[in-house]
Amino acid sequence: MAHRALHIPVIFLTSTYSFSALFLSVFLAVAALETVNGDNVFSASQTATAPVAVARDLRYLLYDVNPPEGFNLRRDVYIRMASLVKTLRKEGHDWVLVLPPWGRLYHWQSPNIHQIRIPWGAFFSLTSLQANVPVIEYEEFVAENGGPFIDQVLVLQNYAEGWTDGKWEEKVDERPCIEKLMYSKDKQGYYRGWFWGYEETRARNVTCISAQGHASIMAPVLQRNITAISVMLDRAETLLHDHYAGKDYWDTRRSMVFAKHLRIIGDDFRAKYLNSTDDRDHTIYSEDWTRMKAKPGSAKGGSYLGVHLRRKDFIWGHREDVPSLKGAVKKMRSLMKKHKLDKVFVATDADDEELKELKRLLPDMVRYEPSAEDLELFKDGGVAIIDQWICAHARFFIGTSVSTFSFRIHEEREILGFDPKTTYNRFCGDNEKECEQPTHWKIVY
Ligand SMILES: C[C@@H]1O[C@H](OP(=O)(O)OP(=O)(O)OC[C@H]2O[C@@H](n3cnc4c(=O)[nH]c(N)nc43)[C@H](O)[C@@H]2O)[C@@H](O)[C@H](O)[C@@H]1O
Repeated sequence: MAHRALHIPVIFLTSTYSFSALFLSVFLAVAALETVNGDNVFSASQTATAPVAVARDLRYLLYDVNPPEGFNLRRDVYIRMASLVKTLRKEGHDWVLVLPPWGRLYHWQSPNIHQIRIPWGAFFSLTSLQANVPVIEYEEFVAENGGPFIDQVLVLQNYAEGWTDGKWEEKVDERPCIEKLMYSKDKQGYYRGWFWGYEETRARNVTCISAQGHASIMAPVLQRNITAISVMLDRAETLLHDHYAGKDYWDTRRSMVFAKHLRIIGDDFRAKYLNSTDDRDHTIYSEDWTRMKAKPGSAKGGSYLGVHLRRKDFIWGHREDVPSLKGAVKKMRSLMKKHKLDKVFVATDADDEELKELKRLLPDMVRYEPSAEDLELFKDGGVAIIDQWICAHARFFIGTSVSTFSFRIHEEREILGFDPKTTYNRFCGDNEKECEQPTHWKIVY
């Protein structure tokens, strides 16, 4: 599940390992171990079937995330993987990041729509992503690679023993798998697994790696210990950001431009129901993120309150800091009054029962409710983006504590040039004593 480590201050992640020590530990561990579930990583590239990369050949980094993790946490993991690929490329190696198709997400519960094997182009502008780091869709990888085979899967895990002596130390070692593997060997000796719903995909080898540290901790392992052409890091959320909210983080984040068809739907909705346009609200957007540098405070935003009200699993998962519906509506009303806003746009994952109650308490709220055709077309992920886009353009925004859905809205507003005071706000639990507000992360250009 999502862990707060995401937002651990960078200073906390100060590395205490040296690269030579890392190599030695990886080497010794690898030499000593015969993994329980897969071949030894060193031997992986030497099997008859696995092609061996020659120096400077193109290599592919694939990844996947723990199944229960949601859409916006996954967007965060993308930033970490992009950073790792940048590190590999800085060292002169031709790595390409393969975008893991979207699907089977726990929160995407709309019935009767096909929600697996969704390419990134359905949600994001690929040309924008590519202007940051070389990326390809999974199906392009299959075509380029000559088939649905991944040479090496590394299943990332923590260390069974936890932190030694209570001291944080960055390290990575090949270790026996702690949890039961989600891969099984078929008769031909290949590994089957989820692989984003591509049943024909196989892995040639699967190995567990204990990793504790930032994403680029994997660079030497990938570059020097493994010569396979395609390597997939499973449970990639185990790795932390190289430098949370630094320039590289923001470059990647800024490159995650929403797909144009979704932005258009959001813009049309703003114009039609919220009287909000970019010209009037000073939220001019440049398609080319490398040229987008709005002055902080320059965006005015539409004359409405934008709300992200996370419910469902958050109601019991965050009892302390998530308000009751009554409490949330009281806060919305007071914000509307304070900021002289006569409209409120609510993005929420509330279930039908809660929605009914919310409508009763706040009959004048505005929501984006897709038609069946639009839902089929945009999927739950596209609807989430449209909700986020509309919240991002509000004059004042309030979100939900520790929700990455709200965090991504904060970032979108930062990119658009809103005054941080109008962005970094969250609801407080009804009985929360110290209601700390979200941290302002300033863009580093
Ligand atoms: C408990 C944790 O919750 C974390 O959720 P959290 O950070 O809020 O945010 P997400 O990672 O986005 O996961 C929540 C998902 O719920 C849906 N959702 C939530 N709020 C809205 C909304 O206002 N509008 C629409 N259209 N959809 C919404 C959407 O599919 C979204 O991706 C997960 O990332 C973790 O993996 C874990 O499950």
